[in-house]
Amino acid sequence: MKVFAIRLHHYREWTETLGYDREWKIQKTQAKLSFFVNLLSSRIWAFPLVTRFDNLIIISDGVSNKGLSFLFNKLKKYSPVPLKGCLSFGDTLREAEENASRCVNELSPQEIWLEDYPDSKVVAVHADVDSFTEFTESTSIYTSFKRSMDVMIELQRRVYSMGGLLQYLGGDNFMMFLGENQIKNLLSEIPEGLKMGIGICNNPRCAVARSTEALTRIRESRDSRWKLVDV
Ligand SMILES: Nc1nc2c(ncn2[C@@H]2O[C@H](COP(=O)(O)OP(=O)(O)OP(=O)(O)O)[C@@H](O)[C@H]2O)c(=O)[nH]1
Repeated sequence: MKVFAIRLHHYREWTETLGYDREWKIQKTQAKLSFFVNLLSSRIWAFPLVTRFDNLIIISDGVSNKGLSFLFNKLKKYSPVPLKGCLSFGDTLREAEENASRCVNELSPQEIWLEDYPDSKVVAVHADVDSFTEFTESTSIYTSFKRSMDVMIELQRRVYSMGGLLQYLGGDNFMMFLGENQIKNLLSEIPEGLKMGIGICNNPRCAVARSTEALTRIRESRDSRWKLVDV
């Protein structure tokens, strides 16, 4: 499985050049970078995990090296600091991102490292909390946000132990990526009040779209806590 890691070089040093009245500038910069990494990833059929904003993970199975090079070179224009980028491989996405992170540590600013690796099928799991709108209206905005963070911690713990990766999507939505051999394990213990749409495809954007389609099918029938779409 393939992951392209992008490091914003000396990001902390850049933040410190902004003075104390800087947090709003940092948040604005991170939102802009998140906008462009999502737009550019969609163009090459990849999917980004913005993680901590100063280091990005691009799910890259089924994505061409030409496409990753395009994304990296375009993204440079929107970063306040030089970038470093490395594509690596692993038996799990967690192993692939650990390898890509070690690789990017060794690169010079603006350097990109790409190699030819075999592609695996992409498995995306769109998890969503039941009746979150009702919960929000009967409690409060922040109480519902705290609930989504509690759910994220539980899902993160489980999918990480299976070698998978998770991104919070906003609202009560979470996207997980993991190996096909872990689907049964994940479904064996779906936390109460959650549903999971699973999408399988040959690239990340397609797999995510199918996972959202599967989630919609659950809402339409309400006859199961999970559904899978792979065509
Ligand atoms: N990122 C993302 N956010 C979504 C999506 N659909 C809904 N949301 C957000 O999630 C919040 C809750 O939406 P839903 O999950 O559809 O509402 P719900 O009340 O939980 O309804 P059910 O899930 O059908 O039980 C919305 O206010 C949006 O902020 C999606 O596909 N992706």
